[in-house]
Amino acid sequence: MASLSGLCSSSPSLKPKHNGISKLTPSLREDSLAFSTRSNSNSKVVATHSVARGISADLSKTNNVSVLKKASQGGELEKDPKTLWRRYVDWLYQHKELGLYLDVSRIGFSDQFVSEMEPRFQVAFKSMEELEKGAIANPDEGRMVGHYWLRNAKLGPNSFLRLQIENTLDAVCKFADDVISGKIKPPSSPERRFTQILSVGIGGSALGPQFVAEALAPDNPPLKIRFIDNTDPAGIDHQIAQLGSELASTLVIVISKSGGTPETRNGLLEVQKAFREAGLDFAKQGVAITQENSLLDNTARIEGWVARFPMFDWVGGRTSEMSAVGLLPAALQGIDIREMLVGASMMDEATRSTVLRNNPAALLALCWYRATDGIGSKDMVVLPYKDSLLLFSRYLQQLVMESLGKEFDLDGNRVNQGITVYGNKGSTDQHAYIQQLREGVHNFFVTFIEVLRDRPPGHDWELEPGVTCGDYLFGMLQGTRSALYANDRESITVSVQEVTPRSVGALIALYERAVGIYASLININAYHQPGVEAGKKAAGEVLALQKRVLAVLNEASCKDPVEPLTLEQVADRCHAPEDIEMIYKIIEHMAANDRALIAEGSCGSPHSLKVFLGECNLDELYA
Ligand SMILES: O=P(O)(O)OC[C@H]1O[C@](O)(CO)[C@@H](O)[C@@H]1O
Repeated sequence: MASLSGLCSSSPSLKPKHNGISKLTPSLREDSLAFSTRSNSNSKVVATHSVARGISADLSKTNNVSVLKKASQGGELEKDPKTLWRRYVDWLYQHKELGLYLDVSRIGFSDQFVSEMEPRFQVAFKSMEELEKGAIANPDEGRMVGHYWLRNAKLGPNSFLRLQIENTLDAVCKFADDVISGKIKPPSSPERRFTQILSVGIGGSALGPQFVAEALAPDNPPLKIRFIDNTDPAGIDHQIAQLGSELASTLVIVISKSGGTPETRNGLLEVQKAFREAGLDFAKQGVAITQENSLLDNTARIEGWVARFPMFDWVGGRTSEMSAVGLLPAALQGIDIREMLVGASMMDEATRSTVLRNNPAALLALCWYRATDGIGSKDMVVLPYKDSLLLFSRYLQQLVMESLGKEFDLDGNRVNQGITVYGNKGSTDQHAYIQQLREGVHNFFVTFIEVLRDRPPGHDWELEPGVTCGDYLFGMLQGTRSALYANDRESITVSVQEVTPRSVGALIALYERAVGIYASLININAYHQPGVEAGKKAAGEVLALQKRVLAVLNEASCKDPVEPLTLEQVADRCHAPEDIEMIYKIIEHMAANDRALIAEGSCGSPHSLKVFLGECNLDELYA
């Protein structure tokens, strides 16, 4: 296990030495013919599908889709091995220092398509540059978008922000050092040091830490991590039960940018109850990561929790892995967080290139646009061939879908944009759904994530002559890529040497920038999530209705004799006859949890139901 002083207190320069981009000469002239069918179709789309900023967005989506459907039927993809090899070499992107490759040769764009897209990319590069300089890149919420500053504080738009970033990083490192060394310890654990982390948070306040823990935590980390990322009581009970007596040596990190997300609040209340029942003082083991002065921040301050770390207004949840949100849990697990930052910073440098073919994030955005017709017509299947990268697809799912899945573009046109992301890992998924990918509905493109090193040096062995276990994994990836392409299924391959803090940091930064560039290509705000509010509001309304149902049932249950009510009676007395279905669902849920009793009938036949409460609550009745 690496000591944290080696991980955190060293301060390697965050500035990459050079971006190490390979110099490849474009030479697709002869090949462009082979792709001309699709290219011509796409040029129509580029002409009519005017979503780039400054061009009026007259999105006749259905027409575009049907044009493109025609274009994608039939075997237009290049199949000649020699031409394909030339295309592979011509378009291969390599970041030498990071040891990262990007192969876009199995996406069927042509030179013509690239030229047609070039002006839009220049607009995208400009808007990314402005974003990095501190422009209000999230106009709806009037916020700057600064996750790129987190890995190179010098880029921050003012000295106050720069200092905030540096101080937070130092505070994270020092706190992690002190916890691991036992300087900060739990008050009543026989172990005299923290052994476990219980992270409470959801969405962007969970997915990054989960992905990084799975990818990078050593086999025996200084602190093991568990997550509560839902308001499922059974799931919460399970996590707490698994901790058992180690609850006394558990550091509870509550993460919420807003500090008011209900699921996270519920997780906190449940954990605090478990602490009370175990006779433990929660405040002595609680840490908050949240915006200054949020509800969570104020609670933690008033109750005197062990520590509080800031989440900045200008960092969105889904891009917060390199803030205290991701860095604190990672450092506590002994992961070299400065190396993660170096990897991200090097990738940021590379993805600032305004030369499309030298910019891996732009190449990804180009492929996404090409593969999905710029309207999300195909899904992105993410397949890392490495167990430790299992959660990358889940992490990307939020990053891509919450960023790109938008109803309106920046000019207020209804566009219903997005790209669906799913996937687990190879070769496991080969035995689950690759059958459909190869032969079934053609509604996706694949991103393979290849890790070149199979095992740490010195551990490999041949399980049959000349062949290792890792060779099988390699063969499965290559075989699937070829078999899919042979059936006109396109793919991208991202290759890294190893899964290290540096390569993971680089992967995160690569996709963050690709999302930013793609959002600019389709002229949407990638940094807000207005759609999530509708579900949250509706959930609030359900809970408000439940309170009315309870009051009505309580009144009837306090009568002597008790008056069991039909659904219609409950709905009438709630003055909500139009909500009868929801009232039925509320009663069904309460009955399943012994909070309402069924006097007659059953939930299977709603009209027969008569319900009452087991106990009459007089206080509530006269409240
Ligand atoms: O960090 P918070 O404020 O608790 O929010 C958690 C998640 O909820 C969302 O706001 C919406 O679901 C996500 O964008 C965010 O990552």
